[in-house]
Amino acid sequence: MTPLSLSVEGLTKSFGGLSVIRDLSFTVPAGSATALIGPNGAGKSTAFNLITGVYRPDAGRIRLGGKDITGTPSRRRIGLGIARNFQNIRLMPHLSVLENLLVGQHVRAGGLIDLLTPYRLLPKHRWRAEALAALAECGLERHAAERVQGLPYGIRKRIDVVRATLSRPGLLLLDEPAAGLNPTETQALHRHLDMLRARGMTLLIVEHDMHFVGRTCGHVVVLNFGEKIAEGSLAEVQRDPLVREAYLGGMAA
Ligand SMILES: Nc1ncnc2c1ncn2[C@@H]1O[C@H](COP(=O)(O)OP(=O)(O)OP(=O)(O)O)[C@@H](O)[C@H]1O
Repeated sequence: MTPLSLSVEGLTKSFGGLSVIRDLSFTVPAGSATALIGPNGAGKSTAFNLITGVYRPDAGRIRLGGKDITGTPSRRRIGLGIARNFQNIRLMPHLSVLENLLVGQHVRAGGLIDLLTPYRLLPKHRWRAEALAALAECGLERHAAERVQGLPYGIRKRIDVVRATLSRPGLLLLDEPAAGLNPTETQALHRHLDMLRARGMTLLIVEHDMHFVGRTCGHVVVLNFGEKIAEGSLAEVQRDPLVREAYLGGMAA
């Protein structure tokens, strides 16, 4: 895996008359872990949806590893090296962990074409081996055959992260990965993300837990009402009067 940089320049998006992202510019250096934070409704999820191609911006450019991907369809961005998880876990509870990972690989491999291809011609054994290796890398292989619905929430969240990494992305977007985790599960997630960075992934993380952000992310971008109001280390942005005002003291250390 080669870590990919991301830069957004002058990104702007409105829904009807509502301006949600306004002239947003920031850079996520290759190999970094950068946090995108801000109060509820600041525009963080919309920024993720613009970066992943779910929405088209009204103005501005998005560059991945220096390549302009502003007009690239969402599906093709996965092939270029972007992957994401979602705020709400998107695993199928009645399937096993391994089956969930294999379903994700199926979808990436082409869906309909795959359904029409004789089963025996597909490199299923390779997908299975890759999925098991990805689980083993982060110490989750013992859960491979277990049904998702019986697993603790923290394990399910990390399996959702594993699912997102199977395409070997150079840039991984994580939406609130630590939400709902207990301290032990949070520690396990820290180690998991450290390992992903060591393997060559750039991380862009939306997260409300500032202890988590401080431990994981060297750089922080703060949004409020769709605009960037500060960026720097967590300590720097926590000292910023605009940030303190935006959070009404809620995140101040
Ligand atoms: N598809 C949409 N149509 C209309 N308005 C939208 C749409 N998506 C988001 N919004 C509005 O844009 C604003 C920003 O929403 P967004 O979900 O991006 O914020 P957020 O920072 O991710 O919030 P949270 O921390 O609560 O998840 C909100 O006012 C929201 O209601």
